[in-house]
Amino acid sequence: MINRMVPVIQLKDVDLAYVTDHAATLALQDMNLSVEDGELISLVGPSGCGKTTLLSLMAGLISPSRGLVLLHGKPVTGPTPEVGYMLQQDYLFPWRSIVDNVLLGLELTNRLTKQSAELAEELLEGMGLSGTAQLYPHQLSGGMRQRVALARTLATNPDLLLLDEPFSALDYQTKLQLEDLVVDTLKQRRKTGILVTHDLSEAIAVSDRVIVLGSKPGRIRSVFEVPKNIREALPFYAREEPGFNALFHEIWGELEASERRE
Ligand SMILES: Nc1ncnc2c1ncn2[C@@H]1O[C@H](COP(=O)(O)OP(=O)(O)OP(=O)(O)O)[C@@H](O)[C@H]1O
Repeated sequence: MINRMVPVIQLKDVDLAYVTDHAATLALQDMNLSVEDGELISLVGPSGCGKTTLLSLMAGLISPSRGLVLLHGKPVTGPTPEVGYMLQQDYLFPWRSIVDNVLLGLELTNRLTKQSAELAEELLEGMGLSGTAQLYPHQLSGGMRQRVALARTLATNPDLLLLDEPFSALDYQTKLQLEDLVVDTLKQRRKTGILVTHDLSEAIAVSDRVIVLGSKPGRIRSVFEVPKNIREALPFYAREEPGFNALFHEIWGELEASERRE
């Protein structure tokens, strides 16, 4: 049973150093972050500031060198079905049908049941992909494949979705459509999401909060709350809301300052 009062994910005084035989890189220093149930936040910042490293910590793929990463108040000890990961590339298996790709996570965690195929059909329908279950990835467009990847991520019913630039390989129109779909789906299912993006307008349009990271070592520089009117609009319309441009320029200034100080 999820306690909705406890943050979904929390980082407390986290450092992360990558150590090899020849060198050590302090990728993150003194990270403190708390993300509440149902929140969608974006991480933005210069290349190398540790965005992907942060997601890897939350996914349990790496462990902090110092500090704690807590999922629902408990230390993350490794990958768990409670956390879903969606990447820039869809990584669909070309030899598996669309429905079998959607069911992959359930299969790998031994959770396939008689109802799973029905669940996959429902998810595909929700993604506007009715009738594609028996097709193969090469028969779908890039945007459709990314929707399948989202359905696959949701099939295991994670509480937290880590979204590492999932829209960046798409053409502009498809990207806007998919942003709307992802935000709508996450809000309706009351999922918590963390988006890494290089597109500041996307970050503002999609999120409740935008976290600006600085680099060398990676750390939080500032946190911007997105005003209610922008938050409540779907991303496509959020960009036309009053206050959007002013917030864009404010965060842009912060990003430029962060890059100048490198
Ligand atoms: N496996 C690794 N071994 C050693 N150093 C690493 C490793 N992965 C990342 N780093 C270093 O850690 C720092 C943070 O990298 P990370 O990929 O998390 O940044 P990022 O903000 O996601 O970058 P980008 O926006 O370019 O994707 C960088 O200095 C990078 O070179």
